[in-house]
Amino acid sequence: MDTSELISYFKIKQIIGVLPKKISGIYNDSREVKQGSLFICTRGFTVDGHDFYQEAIEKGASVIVAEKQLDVDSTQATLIIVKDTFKAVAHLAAKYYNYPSSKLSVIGVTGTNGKTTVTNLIHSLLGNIGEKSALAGTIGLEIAGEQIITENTTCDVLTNQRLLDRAVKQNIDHMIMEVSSHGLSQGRLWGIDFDVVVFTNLSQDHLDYHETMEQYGYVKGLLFAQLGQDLTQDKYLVLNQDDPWYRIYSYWSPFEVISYGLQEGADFRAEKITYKRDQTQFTLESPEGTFEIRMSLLGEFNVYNILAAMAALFAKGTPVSQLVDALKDLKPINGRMEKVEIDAPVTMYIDYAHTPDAIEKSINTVLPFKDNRLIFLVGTGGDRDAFKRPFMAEKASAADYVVLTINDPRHEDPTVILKDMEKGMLHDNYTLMENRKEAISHAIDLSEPGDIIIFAGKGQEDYQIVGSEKVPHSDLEIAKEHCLIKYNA
Ligand SMILES: CC(=O)N[C@H]1[C@@H](OP(=O)(O)OP(=O)(O)OC[C@H]2O[C@@H](n3ccc(=O)[nH]c3=O)[C@H](O)[C@@H]2O)O[C@H](CO)[C@@H](O)[C@@H]1O[C@H](C)C(=O)N[C@@H](C)C(=O)N[C@H](CCC(=O)O)C(=O)O
Ligand SMILES: Nc1ncnc2c1ncn2[C@@H]1O[C@H](COP(=O)(O)OP(=O)(O)OP(=O)(O)O)[C@@H](O)[C@H]1O
Repeated sequence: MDTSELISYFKIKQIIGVLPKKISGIYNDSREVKQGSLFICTRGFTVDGHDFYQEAIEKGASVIVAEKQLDVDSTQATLIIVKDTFKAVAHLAAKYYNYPSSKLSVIGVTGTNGKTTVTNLIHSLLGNIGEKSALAGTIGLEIAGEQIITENTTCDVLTNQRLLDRAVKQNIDHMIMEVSSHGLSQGRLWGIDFDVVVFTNLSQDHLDYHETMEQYGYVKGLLFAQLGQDLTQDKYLVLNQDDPWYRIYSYWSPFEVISYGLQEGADFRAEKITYKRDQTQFTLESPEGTFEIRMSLLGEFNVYNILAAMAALFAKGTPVSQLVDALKDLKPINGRMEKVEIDAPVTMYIDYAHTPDAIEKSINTVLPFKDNRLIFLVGTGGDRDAFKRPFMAEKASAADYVVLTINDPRHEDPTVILKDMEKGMLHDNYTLMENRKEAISHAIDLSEPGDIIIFAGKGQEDYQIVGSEKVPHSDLEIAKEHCLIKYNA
């Protein structure tokens, strides 16, 4: 595409220098810039891309897009000044990659808890019915079998367009995206033409960033508004009918709502649920009739997640009977109520619960089959969202014994994190332990045959963030190793 056509959208612009006819790529990160490319300076929250234009020129950028006059030698690079680079990057990226999201189906999943699980379930179900999908979320990216680690749950606006383009070029049918509230509030999803958007639930989280639950809820709603108003298109909202935000979100978009939940009236509804140690059964009432479901995922929250995934694919046109068949080979999602497979007299689970609601759901999962005690280990992270710490501990108090520890200390004093959590404890049935490895061993040492132990907060992650460093750490490996010592299992 001609560079002049690429920038034709911007009404308010000044061009200093001669515009090259072509560019080799678009970048907003100076560290990635290639010879003959366009570098756009975007303002961040803590960093301003305008500080990196020299580095971009040194690496060969031939066009710099900025919001202000910069000291650019016009024989080296052409400077384009636009009104708002934050918005400009969305337009440039979508146009440069030729609007890839309109060439495949895009399913976006948002909500406080369950995004990773639902996106992975959709991805697995699609695989089981022979359709190709790519996945973007907390666990990273998966495109055509290739795994790529990413820093954020929801990538930045330019990376998203690049990924969509890559998926289109690989003939992938669907892109399944986790949509975080940070991503929505920072415009990382701009320019994406979603076909189906899914809402899991909303509960307390990220109030260091959004300040109030109302603001958090409204930011989540941006995803539903992003479906647009073009009624010639088939688009759907898949909403959890049992969540208080259901009614509000259903009016954020003119498109049809497909609801799911456990209450009367939901289009996808689970009833007669039986919870076991390693499987869950329920009766599914769906728009295409009643089906008996048996799945290896545990807990009521996963019943919601499976309903959400099925409703999303039903919205895309897959018959429910085909989805029910596809469920048979479904594997549990790593680190989400994942049973530790070890031959010991205790039952252990690793769970990524790191919000008050998720902790409550995690504990509730095992209550139906708990014969002895539940020991619950839980941590919170440093440097962020201190508000939720006492509420997490309060929910954890429902266990018979609690070990409070740290997920990722980052730069914060661990004793402060533990003290914040301790404020929420309702009973004196707990120990505070800074070192997560020792805390896991301690929880196992406290156990007796017949007990259940849940290690919550880190899920499948294989590191802890200490300061700015990622230090190797795996709850699963530590639990297995220590169980061997305690039970010779
Ligand atoms: C507070 C926050 O959300 N910060 C996000 C924000 O960073 P930022 O504004 O500080 O600055 P920046 O984007 O790094 O830098 C600004 C510009 O300078 C450029 N730059 C920067 C450095 C350099 O050497 N050269 C250069 O050109 C950058 O490429 C960028 O264009 O924009 C970045 C790009 O999108 C994000 O990676 C970054 O997320 C940080 C790492 C983060 O931790 N965010 C968390 C809070 C977050 O977003 N979490 C949600 C999931 C939450 C959940 O559900 O659990 C997520 O989606 O990951
Ligand atoms: N539908 C749900 N309702 C409530 N809690 C849930 C639900 N699904 C999962 N959880 C809990 O939340 C934890 C994290 O699940 P998951 O990773 O799927 O959520 P997420 O929204 O992707 O989280 P994050 O954005 O922080 O990565 C699980 O381990 C479980 O404890």
